Amino acid sequence: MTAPTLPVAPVPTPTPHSPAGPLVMQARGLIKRYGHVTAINGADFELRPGEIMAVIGDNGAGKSSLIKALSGAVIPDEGEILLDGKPVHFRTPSDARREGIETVYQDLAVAPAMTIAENLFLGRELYVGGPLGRLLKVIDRKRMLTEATQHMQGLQFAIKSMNQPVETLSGGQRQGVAVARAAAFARHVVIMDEPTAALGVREGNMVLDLIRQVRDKGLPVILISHNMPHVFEIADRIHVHRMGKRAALLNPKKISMADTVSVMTGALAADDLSADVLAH
Ligand SMILES: Nc1ncnc2c1ncn2[C@@H]1O[C@H](COP(=O)(O)OP(=O)(O)OP(=O)(O)O)[C@@H](O)[C@H]1O
Repeated sequence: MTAPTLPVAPVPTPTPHSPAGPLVMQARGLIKRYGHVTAINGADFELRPGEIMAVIGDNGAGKSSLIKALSGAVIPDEGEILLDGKPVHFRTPSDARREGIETVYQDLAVAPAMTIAENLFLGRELYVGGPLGRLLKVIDRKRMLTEATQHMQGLQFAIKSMNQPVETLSGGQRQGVAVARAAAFARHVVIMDEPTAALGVREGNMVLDLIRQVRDKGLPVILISHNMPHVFEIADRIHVHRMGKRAALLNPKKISMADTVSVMTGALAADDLSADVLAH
């Protein structure tokens, strides 16, 4: 078996977000109970190629539980998840990763003392070819550095040296490394849980740019965020989660931020909205 390598040219063909597009990922009627608490209560979800789908909802609405089910961290009690139209049954996050679903968690999964290049290949190191290299597991630093540089350039992520330890980077740059790593290995979907939460304005914008680059390379993105201006700036569609299920699918180009918050809090029901603000 050949060692995994950063897919410098992204695997999916860039597909513009199109209303008629097929679904990359879909969930139907998901349910997850913890004793008396029903964290996911018949949730539906869908994601098309090349789109950024924001998932928003009040605290405790069940966003994390939904995302955990989609990324294999939680096994739903009922319902089904489909990838490219085919049912999948994730038992662990590794199962989801094997299917090309990468998740960037809020608590940065980067190794501070390691370089950017090493972080990009963390757990998927490249080894020097040939029987001896493979036998002794000699890490191919040169190839990792070249491929990491190409990948970062492909995402237009400006970093002076890939040999810098991640601890020398700013918070936004670190988050950028985590996003770039997910984008490098995802073949289907990148899931991001509050990627801009801990960042200042400039750094947050930098990460938003990077997320757009990931989308524009053809990878659909699921973005959980409480930051409404960020959601409105970047999302193609908004999934509003409320009381464990999807309350509405909204078009950020048509609906106001105030009405979106009202749907989120339950002050407005999806049925009260005019059809043109709903996403299709
Ligand atoms: N492992 C668990 N055990 C028991 N209850 C849980 C567990 N995980 C989630 N819950 C409950 O399920 C409900 C939904 O939680 P979840 O974390 O999915 O919501 P959320 O929308 O992501 O919230 P937040 O925005 O605050 O992170 C909450 O009532 C929560 O307490």
